[in-house]
Amino acid sequence: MAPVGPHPAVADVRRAVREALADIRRDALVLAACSGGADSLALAAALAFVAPRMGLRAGLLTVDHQLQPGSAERARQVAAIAKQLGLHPAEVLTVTVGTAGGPEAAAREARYAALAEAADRLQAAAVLLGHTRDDQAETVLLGLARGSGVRSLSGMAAEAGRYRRPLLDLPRSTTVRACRAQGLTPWDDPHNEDLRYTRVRVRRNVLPVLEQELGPGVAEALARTARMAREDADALDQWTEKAYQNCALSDIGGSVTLAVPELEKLPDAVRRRVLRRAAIAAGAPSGALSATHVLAVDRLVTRWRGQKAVDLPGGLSAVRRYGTLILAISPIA
Ligand SMILES: Nc1ncnc2c1ncn2[C@@H]1O[C@H](COP(=O)(O)OP(=O)(O)OP(=O)(O)O)[C@@H](O)[C@H]1O
Repeated sequence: MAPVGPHPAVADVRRAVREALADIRRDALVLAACSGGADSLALAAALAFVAPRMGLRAGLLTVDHQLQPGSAERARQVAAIAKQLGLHPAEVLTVTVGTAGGPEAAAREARYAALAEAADRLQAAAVLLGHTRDDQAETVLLGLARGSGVRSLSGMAAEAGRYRRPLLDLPRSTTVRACRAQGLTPWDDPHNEDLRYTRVRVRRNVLPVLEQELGPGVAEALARTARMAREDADALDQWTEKAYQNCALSDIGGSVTLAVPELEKLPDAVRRRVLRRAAIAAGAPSGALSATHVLAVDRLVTRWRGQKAVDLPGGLSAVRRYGTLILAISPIA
C-alpha cells in the first residue's frame, strides 16, 4: 500500500517553513511567535515538525497583551499546545500595553519589544511570524490608499533582521485547512472581526469586492506587486546612496551641502530621494519629513526664482546659495 502523505495544506506550510530555515546553522534555536490564531498555529506546528529533521531546535513565544478578559488563560493554552507539539521552550510573555500612537500601534510595539527581549535572552537565531499572502495583500492596499511610494507598496519583507515570514506566499485558507487537518483549534481573535479597524474593513469588505469584480487572484497579484516593488525600492535606494555621495560637497553633523549642478542631472525620483536623505543626514526626524517638505526643497533646485529658505522639521532649513543647496539648523549664517 502506498504510504499516505500529509494533507496538502500541511505539506505546503511545512515546505514554506523548511525553505525559510534553509540557511540557519545546525543546533540553532528557532522560535515561532504565536497568537493562537490559525496562521501562527499552523506555523508553529510546521516548525515543530520540520526543525528536528533539519537539526534545529524549535520553541514558541506567545504574548499576553492583557487587553481582553481571559487573555492570560488563552496564552497558557497556546503554551500548552506548544508543549504537546514538542516545542521547547514555550513561553508566555506578559506585557503592559501603553497608549502611544493608538491601541494597535501600542500593542504592536509592546509585542515586538517582548519578542526581541526573549529572542536575545534565549539566543534564538530567528523568530518566525505567521503573516500570510492575504496579510501582504492588505498591507499593499493600505499603502496604495495612503498614496505611498514603492517602499510602502513593497509590503512586509520575508526576512527582516531576526524576523522571518515563511507564509508570505501562502493564502490564509491554507493555514486554516492545515490546522483543521492536524486537529488544531485556532483561536479567533474578536479584533480580527472588528470593523472599526481599517485593516479589518480591507479584509472583510474591500478585498472580497475586488475579487468578485476583477476575478480571483487579486490577493496573489497584490503580493506579486509587493515583491516587484521591493526590488525596485531596493534598487532606487542603492542609486540614491551613490547619487548622494556624488552630490554631497560636505556632510558634517547637522549641516549638509549639495552641488546643484549634480542634483539637476538626476531623474525626479532619485533627486527627491537624495534631498530626503540629505535632510535626514542634517538632522530632520524622518517620521516628520513629508513629501510636501521634500517637494518644497526640490523647487529650490528645479524652479529656482530666488525663493527664501524652506523650513523643515527638527528646526532645519534648506537654502540655495549660488550653485549649492545647504540644509542645516536655521538660521543659516
Ligand atoms: N499575541 C501574540 N503572541 C505572539 N505572536 C503574535 C501575537 N500576535 C501576533 N503575533 C505574531 O504576529 C503575526 C501577525 O499578527 P497579526 O495580529 O497580524 O495576525 P493574527 O491574526 O494574530 O495572525 P494569526 O492568525 O497567526 O494569529 C502572527 O502570525 C504571529 O506570528
